[in-house]
Amino acid sequence: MVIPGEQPFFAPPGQGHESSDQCRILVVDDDDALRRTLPRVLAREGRQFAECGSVGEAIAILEREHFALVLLDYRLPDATGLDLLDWLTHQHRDEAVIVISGEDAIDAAIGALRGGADDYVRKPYHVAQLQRAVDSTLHKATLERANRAMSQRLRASERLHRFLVESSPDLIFTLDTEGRFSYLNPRVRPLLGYERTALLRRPFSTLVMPEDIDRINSLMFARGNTPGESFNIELRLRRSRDEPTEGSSESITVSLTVIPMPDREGRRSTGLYGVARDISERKRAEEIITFQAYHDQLTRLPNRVLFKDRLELAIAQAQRRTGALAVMFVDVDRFKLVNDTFGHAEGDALLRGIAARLSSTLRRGDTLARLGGDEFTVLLPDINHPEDAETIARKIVDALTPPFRLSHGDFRATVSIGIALYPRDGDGAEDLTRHADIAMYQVKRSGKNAFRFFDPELNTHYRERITLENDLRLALERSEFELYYQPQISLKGKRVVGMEALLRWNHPTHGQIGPATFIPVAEEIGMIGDISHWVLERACGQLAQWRDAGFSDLRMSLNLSPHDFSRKDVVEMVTECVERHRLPSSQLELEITESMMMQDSAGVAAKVRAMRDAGLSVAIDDFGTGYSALAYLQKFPVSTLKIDRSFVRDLDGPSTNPIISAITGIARGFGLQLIAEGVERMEQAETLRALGCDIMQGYLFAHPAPAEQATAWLNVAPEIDFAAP
Ligand SMILES: Nc1nc2c(ncn2[C@@H]2O[C@H](COP(=O)(O)O[C@H]3[C@@H](O)[C@H](n4cnc5c(=O)[nH]c(N)nc54)O[C@@H]3COP(=O)(O)O)[C@@H](O)[C@H]2O)c(=O)[nH]1
Repeated sequence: MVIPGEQPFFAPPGQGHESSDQCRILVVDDDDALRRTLPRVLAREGRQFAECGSVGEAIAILEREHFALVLLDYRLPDATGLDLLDWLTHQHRDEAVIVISGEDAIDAAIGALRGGADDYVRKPYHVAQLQRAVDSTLHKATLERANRAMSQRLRASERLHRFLVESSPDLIFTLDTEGRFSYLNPRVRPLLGYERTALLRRPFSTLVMPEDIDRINSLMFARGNTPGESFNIELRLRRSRDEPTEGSSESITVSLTVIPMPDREGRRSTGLYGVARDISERKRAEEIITFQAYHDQLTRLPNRVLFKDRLELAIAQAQRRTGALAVMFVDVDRFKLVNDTFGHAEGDALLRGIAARLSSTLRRGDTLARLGGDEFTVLLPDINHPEDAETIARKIVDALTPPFRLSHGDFRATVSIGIALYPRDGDGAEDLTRHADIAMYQVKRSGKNAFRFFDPELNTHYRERITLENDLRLALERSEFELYYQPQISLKGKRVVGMEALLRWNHPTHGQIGPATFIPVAEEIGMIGDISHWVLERACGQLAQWRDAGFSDLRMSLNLSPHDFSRKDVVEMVTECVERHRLPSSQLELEITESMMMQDSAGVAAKVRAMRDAGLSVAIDDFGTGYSALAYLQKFPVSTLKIDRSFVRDLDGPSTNPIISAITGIARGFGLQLIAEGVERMEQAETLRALGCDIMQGYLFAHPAPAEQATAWLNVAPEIDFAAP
């Protein structure tokens, strides 16, 4: 590690000169004999000698090489030994110097020693005296060099440690035995916004958020002045409000390591050393991950896992205090239709809006969760009576009354709510949620947009429903579906002009099940597409057979579900089937309902237009039951209107005739074919005929029947019933 502007703390090997040079001696004397003699008398293992006879030569040698010792004659031909000493001083050289001189005057010795000589030996000298002086000077020089090197290393070490501490990304501090700051590194300024000097001698708790003070104090100062063990803790340090810092939050979370600083004997503590690492970012990331694991991304409500957790906790608490709680299962009505027709972005917006309204009806301690899709659950952890849950359920229903503003327009969302109570309806989280779900399902079955409490009886229905779903999933591959056909009869022509294909499910144990029972289930479980495809295929095949048998102008009507119209390829699906069976497209009639037209978001109008462009016939099944029927007729280029059964049923009443007259007029005005459905009695048929409706369908003529029976009607029209009108 190199501190900027510093030599390396640990010098690489070979850069120092002590070891190789410590025994090199330069003899500077103008006496040739002496220069030869001295190396011999002073020789020791490892010592090397160089020699020269003047100050100039000595400087030249010294500029090239380093020596441990210079034996320097005082008087030299070109200058005095003092001049060389001067030079050595100015060059900051560390060679030891022994001046050898024949000068008697004490001043010479003083001058030499002042000039930096390590020793002074006066000539004549005894050899042993010189040897001692050399040995001792070399020894002293070695010690001094070692000392210098040590000091240098200590200084470098201190600089290194200061650098490490002061430029550390962590906050480093020491506390005295009273817990007051005795040192802080400069990191405190950018991290927390405090000046170091302002904190010195202030207690550590100055920086700690109030919630964490007890925790840290008990750990830091539990053992008084006795050195304890080091410890690590996460805590929040408060930021100064006055100075800008690296972040804007009120506090940062740090991982703090505290190490006691013992005295020399290790008995008493002289204070604490602490390193605090800012882990706020990591904490935030962890919080986000935890939040995501326990919350629904779309609504940010608790998810299934967190709901279960809270419910289990609430059950345990209710058990302890012998209290009660309620679980609600809230399912958005017709949400799938919204999603399929308005698109997922609108569906998401609606769910967020519903979540917000549900939240607004609950108290702080209650939990609203989204289990997924359009399913929400509510935990009311502390209720006194079932009526409390009822009140909340009513508030939820009321809260949803104002329509939601979506980009396609306003939408009125409703929910079905099932309620289960602890301990009455179960004592476990799963049982309670399941029972609330069963109660919700019951609400769905009986008209939606309401709430009800779990009733053990419901369990049976629920099981039945699950069984129905499972059986329905297998019905196609087990060939349990069958098409029945109901004739559409022209009174004038006294013949069958069309057949409506009506689906039946021949259940292996329950017998025949009508479409009103299983079509909504098929829609809910996503099977309707496959079923409609099967119906289309079978009806086209049957029509082709009848055409081959000579009934070439017969029309086949079949029912499509709103879900079929959410398919992008619904038009292609139909035209492809018609073409494959070589049918004139006008002889296939697709029945749609007025409600499908009213929710035109999936582009039903465009699809109807495409069907009409492909030559297909399209009938409005329940014409007149919705609103703005006329307006829809401008937008939907249909070919046939079917007078709804409800008008035909009430035909005897005084107010119905004008409606049918109006419908008849509209059909005539728009050049549309008119069919009356649900004709059960002769009088109804007569009135309809009198009002201008010729084609009729209903039990008066024939109940829907299998293909074989329908074929018989084609050959011999159901005469008995329609002969009279
Ligand atoms: N998506 C699909 N829906 C289908 C399909 N097949 C039928 N359906 C729809 O299911 C509803 C109930 O149908 P169903 O039980 O078959 O009842 C039809 C007739 O049996 C019944 N009908 C006929 N004549 C009379 C009568 O004189 N009185 C009387 N009370 N009921 C009668 O009416 C039903 C036909 O209605 P409609 O379709 O409106 O002409 C029903 O909504 C069917 O549309 C299918 O394959 N796919």
